[in-house]
Amino acid sequence: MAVIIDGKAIAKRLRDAVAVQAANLETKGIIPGLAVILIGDDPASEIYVRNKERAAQKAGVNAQTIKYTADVSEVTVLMKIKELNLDPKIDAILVQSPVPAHINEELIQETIDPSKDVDGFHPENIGRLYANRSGYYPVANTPRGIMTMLAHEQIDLAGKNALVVGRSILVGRPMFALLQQANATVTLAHRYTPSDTLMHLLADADVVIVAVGQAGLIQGTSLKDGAVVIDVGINRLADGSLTGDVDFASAQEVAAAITPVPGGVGPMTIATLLQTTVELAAQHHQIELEQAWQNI
Ligand SMILES: Nc1nc(=O)c2c([nH]1)NC[C@@H]1CN(c3ccc(C(=O)N[C@@H](CCC(=O)O)C(=O)O)cc3)C=[N+]21
Ligand SMILES: [Mg+2]
Repeated sequence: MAVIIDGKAIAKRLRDAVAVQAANLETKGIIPGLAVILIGDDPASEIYVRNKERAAQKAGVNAQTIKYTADVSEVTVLMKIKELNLDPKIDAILVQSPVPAHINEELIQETIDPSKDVDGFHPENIGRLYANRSGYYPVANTPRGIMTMLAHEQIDLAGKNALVVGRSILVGRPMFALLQQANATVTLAHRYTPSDTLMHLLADADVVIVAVGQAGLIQGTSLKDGAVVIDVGINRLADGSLTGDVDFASAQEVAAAITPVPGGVGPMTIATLLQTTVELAAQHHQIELEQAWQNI
């Protein structure tokens, strides 16, 4: 039976470390500021914003949510972002994805100051990530949180076959970049990957990261014996409960380690968002975070 990776517990450790760093910054008169822009009423985004507000407050991060109805104009949102770019109290800006169809999400992402781009979606930051550039820049929080989880579980990636399923800007593509940086051999599968190809890739994958949004997509019988399975899916079932993209019961029989949904990747995303916010605040004030995130 697989080890269940306790994302909730690892996220708690990370949030405690964030609180220590935020308290350090506060002695220098700095309170990390996070602005979240939420447009419309996507249920997954609402869970995220609710959990984030609670976690930010506890960690000493000053979070504010700016809500717009789904019919808000693009220019209104762009003006708000430009205002936040200039606001010295704001270190981090996040625009919840998805945004309504009449709003150009690429333009939104490119309007956020790269030094306040807490999601790491600005092309400048994505370019740095893909080019393995040195120096500090923000990286998308879900894949970064997954790397923190894997490190906590002492899962060595060098030379391993890693399979990422789903190629979103939120998860799949930055995940690909981080895994190859950790010296895994990485394959990126997506909606055009034929199902028999996916089966072959799964049979050979030591680490599987699934971020598609389709309950039951991956069954235990498709996994390599002893695989590490990271489930990023958030699917709401008819009874209101949440489930991932992996059939947990059958996967647990085959995998060496697996993340649950809820209580796996989701809490890590939120803790990592706060981690990145504190890092951006330190950057803005030219402060080195000493021994920042050891022993998470
Ligand atoms: N710009 C942007 N950045 C994001 O990172 C982003 C986004 N937009 N849009 C929406 C998705 C979704 N997302 C979640 C993160 C954590 C939970 C989370 O806390 N999940 C709990 C659920 C707890 C519960 O409700 O039971 C868990 O998995 O345990 C959920 C959803 C971030 N996203
Ligand atoms: Mg996809």
